[in-house]
Amino acid sequence: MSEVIVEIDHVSMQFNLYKERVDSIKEYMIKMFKKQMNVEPFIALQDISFKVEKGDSLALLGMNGSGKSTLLKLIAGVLKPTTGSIKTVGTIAPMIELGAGFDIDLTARENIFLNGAVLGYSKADMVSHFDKIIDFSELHDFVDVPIKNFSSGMLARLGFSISTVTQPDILIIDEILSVGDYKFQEKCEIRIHEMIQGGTTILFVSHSMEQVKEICNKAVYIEKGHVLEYGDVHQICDRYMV
Ligand SMILES: Nc1ncnc2c1ncn2[C@@H]1O[C@H](COP(=O)(O)OP(=O)(O)OP(=O)(O)O)[C@@H](O)[C@H]1O
Repeated sequence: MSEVIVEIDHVSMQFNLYKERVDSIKEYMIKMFKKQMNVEPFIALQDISFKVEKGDSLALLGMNGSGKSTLLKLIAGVLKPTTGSIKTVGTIAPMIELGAGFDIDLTARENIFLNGAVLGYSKADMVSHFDKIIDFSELHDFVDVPIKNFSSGMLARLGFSISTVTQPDILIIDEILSVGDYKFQEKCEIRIHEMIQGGTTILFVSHSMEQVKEICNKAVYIEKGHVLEYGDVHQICDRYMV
């Protein structure tokens, strides 16, 4: 029996785009109070419904600005949908934005504990996982360096290593791998396959169709905030690439 782990039910997301230029918070507050802010609603996602089954590895495909990251943020609970509902089962490790959950003024060591807490792990958990995280990230020489001095690839290494040191029920990866070098990307792909074997459900965004086909079995094709198709990854990739 298949088990639904993510259920997206008639979800829409509207952002308010402020067209007014304001130069200070004071000016913003005054304009808001006087209702002088020129707000234009923008619908980023409209009436999205689909289900993800446990153990599936789902790619979200679509052109820039189609709504992939917004949908992942809704699933991760970072954003709330304007209408509709989202149900998820179990723990979620979201890698949505490079450096999210980190404090750039803190060192890699300090950020491991900070990010661990954000993901819901205790300090004792993180102490026991610490060496494994550093080994996987290969950042041994940079453990006590503030991460504001890290390259984007180093941040991705740290984020991926923390998020995958345990086995979350749902792992969300939004474009993070693309900034890693090819050796680290290969290592991540092996780790992702191990997690899939272990029962983790993957939600994956990448503009590399090679990587998508390597990692995912299903795909959802999003265009301008609408779901065009959902199904087998190879079929959807072929339609997307036309
Ligand atoms: N906080 C926000 N406020 C206003 N508009 C937003 C906000 N976040 C996203 N948008 C808009 O929603 C639309 C979808 O953005 P989103 O980042 O989800 O696209 P994407 O498919 O992930 O794009 P890309 O492939 O370029 O990463 C875009 O037009 C974007 O400008």
